[in-house]
Amino acid sequence: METPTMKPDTVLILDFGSQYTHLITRRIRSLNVFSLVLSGTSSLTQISSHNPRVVILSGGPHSVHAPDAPSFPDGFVEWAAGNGVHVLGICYGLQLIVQRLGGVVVEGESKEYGKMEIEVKRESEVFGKGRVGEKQVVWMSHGDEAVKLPHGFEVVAQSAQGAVAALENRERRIYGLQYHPEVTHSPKGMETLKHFLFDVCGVSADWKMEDLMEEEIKVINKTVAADEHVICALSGGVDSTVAATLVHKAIGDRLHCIFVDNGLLRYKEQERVMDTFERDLHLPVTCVDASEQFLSHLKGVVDPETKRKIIGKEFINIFDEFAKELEKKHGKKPAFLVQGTLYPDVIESCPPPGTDRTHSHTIKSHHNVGGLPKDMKLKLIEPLKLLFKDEVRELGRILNVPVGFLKRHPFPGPGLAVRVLGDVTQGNALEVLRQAITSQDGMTADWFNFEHKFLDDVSRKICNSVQGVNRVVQDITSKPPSTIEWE
Ligand SMILES: Nc1ncnc2c1ncn2[C@@H]1O[C@H](COP(=O)(O)OP(=O)(O)OP(=O)(O)O)[C@@H](O)[C@H]1O
Repeated sequence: METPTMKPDTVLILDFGSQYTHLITRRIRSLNVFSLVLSGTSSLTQISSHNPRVVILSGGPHSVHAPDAPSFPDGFVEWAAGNGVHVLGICYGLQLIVQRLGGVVVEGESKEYGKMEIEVKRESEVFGKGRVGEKQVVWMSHGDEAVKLPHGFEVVAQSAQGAVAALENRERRIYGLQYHPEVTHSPKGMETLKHFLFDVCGVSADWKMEDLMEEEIKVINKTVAADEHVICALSGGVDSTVAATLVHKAIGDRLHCIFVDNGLLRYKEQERVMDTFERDLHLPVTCVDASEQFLSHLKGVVDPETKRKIIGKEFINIFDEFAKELEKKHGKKPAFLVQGTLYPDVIESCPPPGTDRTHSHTIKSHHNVGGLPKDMKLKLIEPLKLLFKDEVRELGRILNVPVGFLKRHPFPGPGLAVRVLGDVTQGNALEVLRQAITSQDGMTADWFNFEHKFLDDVSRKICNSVQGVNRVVQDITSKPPSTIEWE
């Protein structure tokens, strides 16, 4: 008999555009509590559909007085009260609560920005018993300030400048912090968040990766009918590998993976990843050696963007061919495509109100190298779309993906093509590069950790042992693509 899965307690974050919103989510998940981000202007139906125990209203760059200031929907406070949901406003979230419930927020005389000292002024739920008089340093970042609280609310902490730093209305289960408890510059912030979630709201720390995995497997089994087939393009990277392993656990060999050797892979890459796919993970993988095809199209091409486009197009041709072969073999077109979309991609596609990015409501398609042809009409399976990268690694560990593999450094699709300046087919550039950059763990990316002695040794070793290399350069730019590609 199937055991019913209990939904974990959910903490919903309504995002009003703070740069720290995702940090709150991650901090809460690190306490084994499931947490999700929704746009701050989501409808009440969207909010209530998640059945949250707690709703946190995030900070944001706006003033509540701005004409287009984003806010929670009408009826939200009544819905929360009627359903026993606790509400916590952080920074802008606190000001929204004050303004919407009949208090007064004004532009502060002096802005509070950076580290501030606050003092607990009375017995409160949000800080816990016996804390009156306690001082703590917190991180603030606001211009407006609450000067008159709505009926039934109390100031429970004040900043050194006398501004409201925390408030609550126990009866209505509504709380507010004018500072950011989620950042490390508020040293007692996590303690306050923990106390709030567990002691005040009674949330259970019952979110486990194993549960999420079982839940995903059920969803995949429900989505993919017993006679349907699924394809997945494996890059040898963490995301597609973990996604494929999970789908394989759900539907077995109705999953068909393809790994393309485009002639631009690292030293012994093909052997290494195929070994992991087949020997360790038992994934059904077709390895297509298309190196000649790719390299012939790249001959004479020097512009990196053109290289990327050519590579993307070739990938698509090969995936298309693979799907046709599968149709011939199984008498049915594959209906689904597995993609390793992660939560940051999902969030990025639905930016908060008031930012200069627009809502797209669609997830970025960069995960399938240039996008698959529209006429393939594949439906997407994105089993990692609620996870952050470190959580994907944890899921990978549970699925027995070798740890060394999970720690690999990202190596995007265009591969060595954008690590060789100019025409990649000239001379033996690819071979020289393969010999020169191979690193066993592929993890040594923190340039500032390298000591001069180490750099000196590496440079000597490469120049002395790899014929064709006469200069070793380290790029210290910390912004992609410099962190990972040369051009
Ligand atoms: N050599 C390859 N063979 C087959 N598919 C590939 C190959 N390289 C990339 N892909 C596909 O394109 C997707 C995007 O490639 P990219 O290198 O940007 O990966 P990513 O987003 O970092 O994810 P991953 O961790 O899976 O590599 C991969 O997830 C994979 O589905």
